[in-house]
Parts: sequence; C-alpha cells; structure tokens
Amino acid sequence: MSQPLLSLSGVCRHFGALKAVDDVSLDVPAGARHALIGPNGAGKSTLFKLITGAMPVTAGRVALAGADITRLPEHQRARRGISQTLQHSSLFLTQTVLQNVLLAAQRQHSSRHSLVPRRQAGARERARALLADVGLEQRASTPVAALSHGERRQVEVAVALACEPRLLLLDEPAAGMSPAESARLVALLKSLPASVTLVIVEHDLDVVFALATSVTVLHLGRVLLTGSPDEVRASAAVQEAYLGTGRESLFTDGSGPAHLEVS
Ligand SMILES: Nc1ncnc2c1ncn2[C@@H]1O[C@H](COP(=O)(O)OP(=O)(O)OP(=O)(O)O)[C@@H](O)[C@H]1O
Repeated sequence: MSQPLLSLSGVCRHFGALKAVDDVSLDVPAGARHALIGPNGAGKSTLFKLITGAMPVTAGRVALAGADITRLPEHQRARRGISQTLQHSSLFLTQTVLQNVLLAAQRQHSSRHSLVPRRQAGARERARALLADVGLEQRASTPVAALSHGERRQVEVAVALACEPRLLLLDEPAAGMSPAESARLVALLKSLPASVTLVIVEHDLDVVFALATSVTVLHLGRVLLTGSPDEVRASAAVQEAYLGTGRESLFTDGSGPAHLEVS
C-alpha cells in the first residue's frame, strides 16, 4: 500500500482525568474524502486540533506524507499543506468576496517580491479562478456581510483552497445550511481535485454519506470503527453509540440517509 497522506499513531489528548482523544490510530490515503463522525463529546474537534497543531498531543505521533509533524506548531503545519475551515467563520465581513480570497492568495505567495505588480496580478487571477471553482464568480464584488450562510461557507472553502492545501480539514461545513445549500456544498467538495485530501467533521450524516469514501466513528475518545460508509451504516456498535442521540434512524431504519440531490 502506498504511504498515507495523514497518519495518526496512538494519538491521545487528556484534560486532567478526561481522555478526550484516547489512543487514536488512523491512516488517511491521499485523495480520500474521509469523515470523522460520532456523538457529541466523542472527541472529533479535539482530534482536529491535534492534526492542525492548534493543540499539542498528550501522547502519540502525527505524520504528514511520512514526515513526523507531531512537534510542529500550527503555522509550520500550514506551510506543509494543512489547511482548514473552522466551525466559526473567520472571514472579513466588510470586505468583498474577492478581497477575502485575494488576501489568502497573496499570503500564500507572499515574499519580499510580493509587491512586484506581476505577482499581484497572479494572485488576483488565482483568486478569481478559485471563486469560479466554488461557484461564486458572480459574487466577487459583494461584501461578505451580504452573502447567505451557505455562500459564506463557499467563500471559506475558496479561502482554504487559496493556501494550496494537500490536506483540507473541514469542521462542520454544513452547519446551519438548508438542504439545498448542503447539496451544493457536497457537489463543490466532490468536484475538488484528488490532489486535495479531505478530512471532514460533520454532524449532518446525509452530507457524510453523500461525500465520504471512508468514515471513522469516534466514541468516548476512541475509534469505534473505520470503514466504508456501508460498513459504518451496517455496524451494530455504531448504531448503539448513536442510541438516544436522535440520529440512530440513519443507521437502523435500513433505508440509509435521505438522498441529497447533488447535481
Ligand atoms: N479545552 C478543553 N478542556 C477540557 N475539556 C475539554 C476541552 N476541549 C474539549 N473538552 C472535552 O473533551 C471531550 C471531547 O470534546 P470535543 O469537543 O472534541 O468533542 P466533539 O466530538 O467535537 O463534540 P461535538 O460534536 O459536541 O462538537 C468533551 O468531553 C469535552 O467537554
């Protein structure tokens, strides 16, 4: 098997006596669309932070394309190709859509030569291409504050892509979206090139099962199961972990998740 892009070995994060992430091992191959799911408090967000470097591990090893990055700070991991969208928006609301993406594109290509007009034109071109990729070309001159919730999430994806990531981590990208917006988001994420590997934390299991090529279920900080979406849906242990959460029908009624209309 070829080397995984992201590899976690025995990763732990303890808060006092609480084992929020407990001995998690996981390999994510390049090009995967990998989802992390689990009931509230399972450790998903904490595990994300251990991958991005926003929080140090208590124990274990994080590797990117075979290189040990466990001790690297967040900005150095970002430079190696880890990019993320956050649960809470980090966009500049009074700036236009294009300005937000342009800023990220300029940061990516910043150097002591970045004031050279040719470089600036390159960043502008790249920003416009990214807006086209996420379907927001027509909204380039619109202030972010005037966008719908779903459109803002699309801008966030464009901003994250401007960093030219190898690994894109999406923390609840569909939170607060209407079904139509979720379907558009899934279509957008599906259309990303295989050179961008996705790891997504998402409560909306319709989105997860429409997008993911593999799924890890976390429960009480531990990996309950890693497998294909079908294996996860069929697992009695996963059904049990979701009992009482109001989401168990996605695993137990045999019909699978509601179909998301993805054009
Ligand atoms: N900074 C912290 N200090 C103490 N405990 C924390 C901290 N961050 C998270 N926890 C605890 O760790 C456990 C896992 O939390 P985490 O937010 O990672 O779960 P989650 O699966 O992302 O949950 P949700 O789906 O509700 O966002 C929870 O019990 C939480 O209360």
